[in-house]
Amino acid sequence: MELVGSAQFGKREGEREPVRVAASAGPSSSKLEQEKLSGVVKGVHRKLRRKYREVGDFEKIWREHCEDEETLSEYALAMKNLADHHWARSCEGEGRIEWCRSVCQEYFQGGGLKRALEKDEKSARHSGSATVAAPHCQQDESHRMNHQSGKVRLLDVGSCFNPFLKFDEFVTVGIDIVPAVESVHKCDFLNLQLQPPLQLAPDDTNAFLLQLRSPIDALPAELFHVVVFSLLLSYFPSPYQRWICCKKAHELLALHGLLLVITPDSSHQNRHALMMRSWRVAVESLGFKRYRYVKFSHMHLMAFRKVSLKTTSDLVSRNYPEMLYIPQDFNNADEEDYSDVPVPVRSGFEDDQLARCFAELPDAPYDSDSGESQSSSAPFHELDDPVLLQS
Ligand SMILES: C[S@@+](CC[C@H](N)C(=O)[O-])C[C@H]1O[C@@H](n2cnc3c(N)ncnc32)[C@H](O)[C@@H]1O
Repeated sequence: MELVGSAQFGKREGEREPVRVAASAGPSSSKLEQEKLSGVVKGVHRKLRRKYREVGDFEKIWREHCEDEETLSEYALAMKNLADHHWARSCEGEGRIEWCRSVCQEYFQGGGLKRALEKDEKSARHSGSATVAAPHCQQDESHRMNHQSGKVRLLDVGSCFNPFLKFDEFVTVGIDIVPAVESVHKCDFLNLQLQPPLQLAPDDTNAFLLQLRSPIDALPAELFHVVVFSLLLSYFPSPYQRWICCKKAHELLALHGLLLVITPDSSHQNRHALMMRSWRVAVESLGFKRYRYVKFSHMHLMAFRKVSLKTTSDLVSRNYPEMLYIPQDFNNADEEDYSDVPVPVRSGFEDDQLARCFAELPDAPYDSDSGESQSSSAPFHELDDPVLLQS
């Protein structure tokens, strides 16, 4: 697949002028610019969804999308401009990256992993389950993940402008179908091939990551401590594509690694709580357990721990992929404005699934491990929101 090459780093001959931010722009023209840029991004999402509704074949429309260099490079430039000139001033825009960082610090360096393993062990003893590793194995695992190299190996999928590169505690690999900066590797995560796990010492594994070059077509399984999907999953028009991504993340993570999922929501606090519960059930079915959940004013932020190496084999037949829905999947009108979206129409099967989630889960945003609502205790609160995430 031929993707945009130099186009993402500058304008090529015959190329459309990208939307730019005027350096001397005052507050109102800056707002206008921001709306224009977010319009470019939303327009791409809308076009994909419209095509998916019309054609139905997500593989075909994805292939065509990845060949549409002009649209892709315009999107990448718009995202980069938003990040460089607008989100830097917005707490929520920057806040999602800081949230990811703080969850990783707490988990890997602050004893979160150790506490989570102790809890797994306690609940396994309580339920008489034999699926959780023996206590001494878990402690070994916690020790191994905490101390093996000092650096956390992080894969940022749909990285665009590589926001994690600036943090020293990570060995960061940013991948994107259209990188907006040179440090991000070209890669279509949907078509990434999985190889057998590396059998290397931690330092050698880090060295392996640092020598990776574009394009990346394959990666060894169980390679990363963290996989980040920041504003990635809602890009895809089909729930099945979101499912493929979560399944790949599970394969790429080491046992007890973290999957961080951030997804936009322009509506108020609990409007899409049902949707988020549905996502939780779907992701957990792959062998994850939710670790943290926070709602910013315009996005949901979730951390899942990989708690088992294997996933069950008949997952697709149980309709879990469909549970990774977003409101726009059900809305034929010009969407992305979540606030006017009617409640999604669900099948009887989904109603059953969701009824079961309701029976199993508490009402408030909930942390699987602490058993507490996270909405008030988290260090992050509702903050300013970038235009991309607003209606
Ligand atoms: C809304 S942007 C999010 C950028 C960044 N993660 C952030 O939080 O600001 C979504 C990004 O996902 C990328 N993307 C979409 N599908 C992808 C795929 N299959 N593989 C890799 N990247 C993908 C897009 O090119 C785009 O840069």
